[in-house]
Amino acid sequence: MIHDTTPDVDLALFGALGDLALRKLYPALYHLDRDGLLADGARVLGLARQDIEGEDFRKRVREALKKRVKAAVLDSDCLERFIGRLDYLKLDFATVEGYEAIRDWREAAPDERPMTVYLAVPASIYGDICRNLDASGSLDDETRVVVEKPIGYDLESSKEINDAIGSVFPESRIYRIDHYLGKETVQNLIALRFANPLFGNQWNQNQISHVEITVAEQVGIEGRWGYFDKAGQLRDMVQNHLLQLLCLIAMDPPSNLDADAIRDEKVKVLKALKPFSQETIGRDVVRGQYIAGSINGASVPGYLDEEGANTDSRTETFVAMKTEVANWRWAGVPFYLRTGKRMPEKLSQIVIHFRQQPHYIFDPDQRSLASNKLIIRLQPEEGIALQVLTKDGGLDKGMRLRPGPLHLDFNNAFPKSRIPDAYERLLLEVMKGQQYLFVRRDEVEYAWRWADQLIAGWAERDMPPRRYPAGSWGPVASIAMITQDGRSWYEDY
Ligand SMILES: NC(=O)C1=CN([C@@H]2O[C@H](COP(=O)(O)OP(=O)(O)OC[C@H]3O[C@@H](n4cnc5c(N)ncnc54)[C@H](OP(=O)(O)O)[C@@H]3O)[C@@H](O)[C@H]2O)C=CC1
Ligand SMILES: O=C1O[C@H](COP(=O)(O)O)[C@@H](O)[C@H](O)[C@H]1O
Repeated sequence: MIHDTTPDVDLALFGALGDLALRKLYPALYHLDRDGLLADGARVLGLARQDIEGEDFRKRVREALKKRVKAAVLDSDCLERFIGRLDYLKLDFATVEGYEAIRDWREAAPDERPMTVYLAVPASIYGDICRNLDASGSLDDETRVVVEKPIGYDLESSKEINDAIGSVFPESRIYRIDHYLGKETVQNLIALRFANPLFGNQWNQNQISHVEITVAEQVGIEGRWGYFDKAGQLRDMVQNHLLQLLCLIAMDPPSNLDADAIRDEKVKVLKALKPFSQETIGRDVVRGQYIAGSINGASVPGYLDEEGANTDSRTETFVAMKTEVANWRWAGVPFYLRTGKRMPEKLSQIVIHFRQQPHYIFDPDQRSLASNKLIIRLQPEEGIALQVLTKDGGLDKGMRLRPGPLHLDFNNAFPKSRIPDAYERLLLEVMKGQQYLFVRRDEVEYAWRWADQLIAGWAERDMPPRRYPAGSWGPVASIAMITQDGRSWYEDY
């Protein structure tokens, strides 16, 4: 089926044998190819330092695809067509020798086409790669570069990395990935908020009492101790994914759908995030670290017993917090954020709690029920539910209220369309040259500024993280944190 095919484009993939490439990028490219969204002439050059031949490389990618792509959509003709697009170049990314082979690969294309460079490598070598590409004459005025998160470790290191990329590429050709922006429901947030007057007119502190954002992961460290222990959940998940979700909920309507119009509004939200004081850190923020426990009936080790662990580590694997966007739209509306590893299930959802009616006429015992909630579910299934109150059915119930969802489950509502993985959408947008799902430099830097002051506050307090058993919803203190405001984390759907 042919949709809106991209122009002939070449993709140079650095880190072509790494975890991200094998697990996410080839499957995403395969699906684009299968759906007719890769142009006939599109080519992919895999770059890595392993000394293997092109045929071995193609074999590795074929195996990865057989493992990762659902059998029902793994069509052998498509698979071989996709594999036929792949070439391999052994290269040490840190030195300029060998880069001219990229220029030669481009020159061997049957026609002139733009190149996208994807850096699926640690951010510490982004600068080297950009400079070497430039010095070897492999770039032109249309080349785009895609970079992965995390961009640095704090504001200062992110500036260094952004400066290094920016010394070669202008901002208009830099695509900073936050894969949460590629998720179907996240995009739907924009449609929901700005296409539906029903919500658009209610979206402020007069009508909304509070907002919850939960990103619970069932996985632990997945063999990434070296990276994760230096980062922690705040840098790994909050500074980027949760703040992006918060921005999409809190931003003012952009004047159009242009990348900069949207990103300007997100930046205003990041600037308006209230900084923490020592008092609010103690009261409104909970850091946790998992200890041994069980998930789905299977025992799992604690964080300090994970492979490669340093047993003194105080790195947090869980964070919950209450924050606020200090502006006219949101003044006084708490945003409760929570994310952690080794939680009972994989669950990402946003819950908008609307205020109660000013005058209440039903059973006083049911008063706490009497508000609407909008539940935006990102994972595992994607959908939107609006919880409304109706009369409980039956002759014997009198005027009893019953909360129930008006439910839009995307899999059921649109059964014929497969919900694409975030990386499919993001790769497609890069190839089309559209930046609105990518993060601009100032967004990254304002997010770091906010995260840095919280991390500095933690360091000053010098407190160990609170323990929580793997398979639980985090430290008990994270429940107490929201209960102190007379609220609770939303559990139903
Ligand atoms: N994996 C994931 O799920 C996610 C990853 N990311 C980001 O994506 C990027 C890639 O991550 P990931 O795939 O996990 O990392 P990996 O370490 O699995 O892959 C990186 C690849 O780059 C290669 N490489 C590193 N330095 C050089 C060099 N100087 N010359 C040649 N090759 C080099 C490595 O080669 P070798 O194997 O020989 O060392 C490896 O194959 C990182 O920035 C990460 O933060 C972001 C979100 C999720
Ligand atoms: O960026 C990251 O995201 C994953 C979670 O992504 P999801 O799409 O599965 O929700 C997280 O596990 C990882 O630590 C982090 O680096």
